Amino acid sequence: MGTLDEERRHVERCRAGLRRMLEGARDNVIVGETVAGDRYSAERLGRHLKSLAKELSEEPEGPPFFGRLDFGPGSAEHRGRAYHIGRRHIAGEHGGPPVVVDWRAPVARAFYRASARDPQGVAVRRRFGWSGTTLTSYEDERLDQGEPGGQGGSRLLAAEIERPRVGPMRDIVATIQPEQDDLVRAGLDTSICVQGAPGTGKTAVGLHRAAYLLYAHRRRLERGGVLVLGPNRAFLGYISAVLPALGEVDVEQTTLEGLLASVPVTAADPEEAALVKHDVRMAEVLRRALYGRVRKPVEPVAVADGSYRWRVPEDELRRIVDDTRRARLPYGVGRERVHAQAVAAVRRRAEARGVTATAAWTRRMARGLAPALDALWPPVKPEEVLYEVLRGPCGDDADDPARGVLSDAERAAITWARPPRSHRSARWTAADLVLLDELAGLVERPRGYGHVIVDEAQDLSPMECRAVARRSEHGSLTVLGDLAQGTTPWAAASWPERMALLGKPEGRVVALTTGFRVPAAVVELANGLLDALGAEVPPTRSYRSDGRLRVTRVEDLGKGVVAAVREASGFEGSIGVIAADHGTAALESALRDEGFEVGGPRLSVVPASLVKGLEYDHVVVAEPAAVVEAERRGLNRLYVALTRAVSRLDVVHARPLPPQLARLAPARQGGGGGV
Ligand SMILES: Nc1ncnc2c1ncn2[C@@H]1O[C@H](COP(=O)(O)OP(=O)(O)OP(=O)(O)O)[C@@H](O)[C@H]1O
Repeated sequence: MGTLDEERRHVERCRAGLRRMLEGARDNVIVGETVAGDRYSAERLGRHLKSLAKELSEEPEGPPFFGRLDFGPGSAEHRGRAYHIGRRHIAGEHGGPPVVVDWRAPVARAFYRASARDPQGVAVRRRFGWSGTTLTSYEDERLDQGEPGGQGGSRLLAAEIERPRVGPMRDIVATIQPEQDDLVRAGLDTSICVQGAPGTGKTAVGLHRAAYLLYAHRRRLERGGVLVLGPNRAFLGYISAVLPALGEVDVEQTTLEGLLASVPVTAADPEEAALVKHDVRMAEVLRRALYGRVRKPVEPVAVADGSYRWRVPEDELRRIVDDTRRARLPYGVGRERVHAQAVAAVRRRAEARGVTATAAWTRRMARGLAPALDALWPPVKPEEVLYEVLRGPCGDDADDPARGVLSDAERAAITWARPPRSHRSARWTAADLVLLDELAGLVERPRGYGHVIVDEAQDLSPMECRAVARRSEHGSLTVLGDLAQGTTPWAAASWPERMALLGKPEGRVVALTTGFRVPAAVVELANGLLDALGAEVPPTRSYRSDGRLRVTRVEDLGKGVVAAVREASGFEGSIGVIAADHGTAALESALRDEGFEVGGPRLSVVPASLVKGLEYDHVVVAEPAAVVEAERRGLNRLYVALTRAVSRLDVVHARPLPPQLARLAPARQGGGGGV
């Protein structure tokens, strides 16, 4: 067992190891550029080595490790060995054992899982405290002596969780909890759904799972890749630093709208139209609209070949088309198959008459048959098909693909009042993107991913779930969400139903119930709202006993918010003022008038609709009644807003509180009152 000095010497060994790795990587970049067999592998190898060299040179100074495991006689494999655990592997000298083991390596697992009750062969678990890059302290748990039982008692752990927040999200590798680790290290073939109250670490778990899977299954994931879907750009900005900090840069991070952006969005739907467009029955409407283009053959097709004229008779053609429809291939593949089979039918006849079917001859026949076959199974663009659906039936209602699927009122809701002249001049909405994607997916299978992580998944509509399912058909899913935080009109009411729509009905649903963000007083308030939200989710318990909640009734909202922000500025950490979307501009100018810098690293004024997934050290929720009134699921939105606080929450209101909140938080006039 080392002393602090010995551990500091180990830090030096790590720095030397990193320097060696960096030099090696740089040499390899030079060698790699000259030795790789072909251009493709040269490029791949070069990219890999360069990114390794860049990574190593950019952050050689961070803490090289955060923990250490000393195995006792109870471990068959590692008896008497000690391992330092860090964000990345650091090689030892002269091919000796590594000086730091990657947190994702199998041996590191015990760091997160071992407890006094189940020490897993570990005699001592050590956690290190750092101040910047200086090692300042360590803390030991003698698991072999039954001390202290689980990870709950650690001072370093508590300090990490309670630290003030500024800037983007950070990784949690040093303090992953056993139930989180279980999810992070679930196998690549396992799809899971994590139901977690605000601040239970869903997003953190999802991102660490991405890093873990890339480490443990790099080969399998190299082709498909990993995709992380978040609710909006602000959220993506907030989480963007986590994966690079873990050494993972090859993960695509985007929003669903970004993923589906085949055309620009230049219009908005009224809610009744959006509701129908996001309904799963639209899949059937679109399928019918697309296959409604396929014609039944009513005459033979023929192709001229010198003095011959080859024919494919009507009944044979009909069989080809019917069999292809039954095969349920993507529309585009079906089209190719009809062409290929018609050409094969012609070739059989020609060969029977002694013609030698060369490749050039076959191509000529295919070209000759194409116009007639295109009339039977036409080429399509998704925009053309959707244009026809939204324009509504022309003439005969019997041809309407929505007939018998949508009610008359639903049909009317999605039909354009003034149809554009063609699909080229159509102005598409966000919901139309989802429909265009469904059509594109019917025509041709989209690119799939090896693993897809969907955050805030409770807000996905059934049609959006299908878009995600198409991209993870041959891969697995991590679905993260909270039914109580659903704010879209189509928000999920149950996870098994959503997992089925996402194509993984077998996916395990796991609940996380320990909150690492929100202080106990705020958790209590949030738990009190759950009944009114009607979401069937377990209440949370907070890991944190610190923190403050204050509800203040004021005469003038702007002045009240300014006063709260002024007081918050006296503390360390970020400040977020959250208000109904239409109320943010006035608060921003009230704060600017008082000399506050809004939008800098310290203070943000955020519309309630964009605050999902984010957190601030000090949160001021301004006028809850306005947040609730602004939308149909306004109370859920308020629940999201109230649960963004890491240390202190101020609720400031000039109007009466919404009754569901008033019941829980009796306000005091003027100077404010604690709850
Ligand atoms: N094991 C942990 N150790 C330290 N901090 C943690 C741990 N788990 C979560 N956190 C921290 O708690 C905060 C909340 O985590 P995260 O944003 O992942 O929660 P969430 O469940 O996605 O919340 P929400 O539903 O509100 O989006 C973050 O600051 C995260 O770093």
